Amino acid sequence: MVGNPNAGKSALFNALTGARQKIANYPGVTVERKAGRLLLPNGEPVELVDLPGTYGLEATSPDEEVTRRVIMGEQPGQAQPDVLVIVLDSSNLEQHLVLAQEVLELGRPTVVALNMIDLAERDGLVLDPAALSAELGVPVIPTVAVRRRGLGDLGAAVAAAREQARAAPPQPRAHLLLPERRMMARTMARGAVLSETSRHRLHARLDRVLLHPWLGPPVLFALLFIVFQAVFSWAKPFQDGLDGLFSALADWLRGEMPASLLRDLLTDGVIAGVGSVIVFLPQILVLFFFILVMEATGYMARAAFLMDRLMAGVGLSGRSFIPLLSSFACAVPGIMSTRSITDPRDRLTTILIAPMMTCSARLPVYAVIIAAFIPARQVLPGIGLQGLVLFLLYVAGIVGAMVVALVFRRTVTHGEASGFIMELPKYQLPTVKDLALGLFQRAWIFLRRAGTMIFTVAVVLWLLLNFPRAEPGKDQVDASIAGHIANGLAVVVEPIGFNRDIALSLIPSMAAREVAVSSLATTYAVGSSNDDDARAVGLATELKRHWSLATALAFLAWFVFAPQCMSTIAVTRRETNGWKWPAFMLGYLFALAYAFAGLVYWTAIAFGLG
Ligand SMILES: Nc1nc2c(ncn2[C@@H]2O[C@H](COP(=O)(O)OP(=O)(O)OP(=O)(O)O)[C@@H](O)[C@H]2O)c(=O)[nH]1
Ligand SMILES: [Mg+2]
Repeated sequence: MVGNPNAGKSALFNALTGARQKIANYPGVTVERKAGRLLLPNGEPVELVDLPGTYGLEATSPDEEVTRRVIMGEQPGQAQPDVLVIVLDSSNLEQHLVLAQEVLELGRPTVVALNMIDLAERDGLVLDPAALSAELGVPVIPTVAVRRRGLGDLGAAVAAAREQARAAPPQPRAHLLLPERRMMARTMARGAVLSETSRHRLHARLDRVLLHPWLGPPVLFALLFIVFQAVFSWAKPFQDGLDGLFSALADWLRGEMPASLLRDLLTDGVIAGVGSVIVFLPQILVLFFFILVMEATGYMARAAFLMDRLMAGVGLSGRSFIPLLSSFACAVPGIMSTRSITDPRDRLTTILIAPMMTCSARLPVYAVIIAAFIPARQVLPGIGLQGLVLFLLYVAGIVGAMVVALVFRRTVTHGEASGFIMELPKYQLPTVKDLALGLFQRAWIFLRRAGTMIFTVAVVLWLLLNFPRAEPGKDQVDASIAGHIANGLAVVVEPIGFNRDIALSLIPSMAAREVAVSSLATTYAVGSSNDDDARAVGLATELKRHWSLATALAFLAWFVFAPQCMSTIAVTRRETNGWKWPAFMLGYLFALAYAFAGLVYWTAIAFGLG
């Protein structure tokens, strides 16, 4: 499947193979090739390969290079494709036919999918696939990937193209220069239009506001602000429900099982640890609901356009915006999507600052501290203080990233901002099915992490916290192996206001940030089970009992920068081919985290918040 970015290749690939590749309404979503199985109508199984979108076969970025190599049969471990399926956006034919001609010049067996005809019709375009087919000299099949229309015909055309190629292999065609191809594309696109009525007006008017240099940014800002308010207010009842469920479960176990280490392991290790993270599922889902809606509607690409000027100010381009924006979900796909950035230094800078975007794993950490220490009151009608603090934490990450980018562009990744051209996708309403599927996938990723990594860490930590046993009347945590290690580390982090319990949580949360929450929950559960009425009082109460407000704020500040995520380090190593840059990333981010947490702590102390 080849085509321009955002033509609907992955949507078509998913519809044909039943795969669940990410699709979104902006260019540059797919950055790797992905294979799936398709059963042709004649019963023949074939391997279908989804490719990153490209503007031409002379690759300028790492993702386009993948596409070029696969098409040319130069990709190791991948035979040259028998049939190429060119995917065109019908509502954008003139643009997309430029690449189509270049691909057709190769003279490979080819079928064209005239995708998104529903959007063309919506905009008042009626197309003539037969005329286009005559012009291009290959079959043209109208499709609507998201409504599964035309799939059977496309499969049949692919089967036929294979048959035909066996009988008489097609020959390479005459090579045109880019300006000639552009002219041809215009002529062919005009020839394929049967009728056209202009119905773009509503969308044009929308863009006039959303892309306006003065109106656009406040709208974007307001939108993001609403998202963070919603993360707290919408999710609250569900979160309280889950919280109640886990404490009821722990209480029930305490009643049913005789006092034993196994019971403590289940209640203090597993339920307190894993449960303390799972309760944030509703918040994660609210956040992703907004992200998915912005991705599907086409607003995300507008946001990138708006941010281009700001990004240029720090030596980056709007191209870096989408990788950075994806990093709000998780830095791993964010860093992967930098493959669509052409300039290697641009790309490296973007990789280095991506971990500063507030990923969803930080949400549990922020939310637990905010819920415990920031009063749930309104600063202005409709504006809650908790949501405001959360918003400010996100802003701190963004500002930090911009400042760092500015510094790096003058030092380690020296260079100028490069130009940025991006096609703006059409506005679309998200389909309920795609939204539901997207949310389900996010929920599944989150719960799987809780069930595997967080579970394992919780159990290991519980063991390290319980052995060796303390003498009666002594603090179990202090006596334990984990306690000894933490007391050592505490010396280093005391200057920034961290206590032993925080030091203790920092080590396991190198695995992932949300582990900080489960570690604190387990530590306090183990610490409090010394009391005979071993009723857990809840993490929030324990935090308030052991931490000052200044410490809590410093802890929040730490997590704005701290690079505590193994997967991010691993993907940085892979994408930069070595340990140099991940090591650099770890070093500068820890230094920043330490400095910022210290700054916040001592400022808070100065204001009497100790
Ligand atoms: N209305 C309509 N929308 C479509 C159709 N096909 C794809 N889309 C939407 O178009 C957007 C882009 O689809 P993708 O499949 O991600 O596009 P792609 O070609 O894989 O893009 P890259 O991976 O960036 O190269 C998504 O929002 C899809 O839901 C279609 O036939 N009709
Ligand atoms: Mg794709």
